[in-house]
Amino acid sequence: MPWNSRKLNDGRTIPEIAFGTWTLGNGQDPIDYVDNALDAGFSHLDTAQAYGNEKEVGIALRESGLAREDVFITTKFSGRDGLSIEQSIRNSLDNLGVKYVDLYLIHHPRLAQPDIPSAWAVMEKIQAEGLAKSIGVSNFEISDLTTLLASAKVKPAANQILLHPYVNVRQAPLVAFCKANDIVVEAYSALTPLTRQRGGPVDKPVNAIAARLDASPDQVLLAWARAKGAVLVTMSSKKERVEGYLKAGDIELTSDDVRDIDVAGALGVRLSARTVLRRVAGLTVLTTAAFGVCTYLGVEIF
Ligand SMILES: NC(=O)c1ccc[n+]([C@@H]2O[C@H](COP(=O)([O-])OP(=O)(O)OC[C@H]3O[C@@H](n4cnc5c(N)ncnc54)[C@H](O)[C@@H]3O)[C@@H](O)[C@H]2O)c1
Ligand SMILES: OCCc1c[nH]c2ccccc12
Repeated sequence: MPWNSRKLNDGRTIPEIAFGTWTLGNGQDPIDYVDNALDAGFSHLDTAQAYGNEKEVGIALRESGLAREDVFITTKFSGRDGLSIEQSIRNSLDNLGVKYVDLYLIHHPRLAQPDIPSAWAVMEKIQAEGLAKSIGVSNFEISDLTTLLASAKVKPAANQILLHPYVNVRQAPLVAFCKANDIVVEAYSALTPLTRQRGGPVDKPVNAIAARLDASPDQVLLAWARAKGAVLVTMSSKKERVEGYLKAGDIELTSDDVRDIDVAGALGVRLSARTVLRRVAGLTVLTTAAFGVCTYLGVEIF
């Protein structure tokens, strides 16, 4: 089963795998790696106002010789340079050298100013004007989506979120909420067990599945995120890896494979210092309250 397209709630389609362009300035020319990706067969590019590379993405697109309608382009409003959402999309279109983008996202809920309903109304106007064929959000939690949906005329077509085995437990309710509301989940950083969180419990099942399927660990992790119902946003500046990502569309995991990765992911959950502090503080408040109630009722604890 190769990578296909998924239906969006506005009737359009989105290719199931995107080539992302956020590189934290690793010194390589974005034109080169976007060229590589298009050459290898990617038909979906993901950029953002904040990535500062929309011009290069536009150049690579023109260099590829592909027709505009054959490449799905996503960019995002990242609240840069004091520009409004409307000014930002026009600026992004200029940078990219295109008349429309296929998907325009609000990069983060805190960028939805002055509030989510007002920012979303501007997104709806942008879609009505044809500047973006589809509109969506990124990094929105259930509470943000609930606020948005309460006044939206148009539902977000997609929510681009962090999704990998170590955040699966935390993100599962959000993924289920998106599914129930017909919002496509786009997963970014699905390869985290191979990059920022190497050497964790997920390695064991991923390596075993990779060996059994004659695949690479990155391909298994992409297949895992796909099994969760997500469209993938990944990247590499290495041509062989880019080609491997595209071949990962043929990998089919069994439900046992997915479960083994889920279980290992749950074991490797990392709690941030803030979460640990919050939990300790919560426990302290609870214990103090329990002691208070017992003292008030005259119940002896010890
Ligand atoms: N909306 C957002 O807030 C947001 C946040 C992060 C990323 N993104 C998007 O998602 C894209 C991809 O993000 P990412 O880079 O975190 O994704 P990713 O998890 O897919 O990681 C890609 C990296 O993994 C490396 N890799 C692949 N296979 C490997 C292997 N076998 N061993 C070691 N390393 C390997 C690649 O070289 C590449 O650098 C970004 O470019 C951007 O477009 C969006
Ligand atoms: O998308 C990658 C992460 C990122 C880079 N710049 C941003 C601005 C807002 C939200 C997320 C990001």
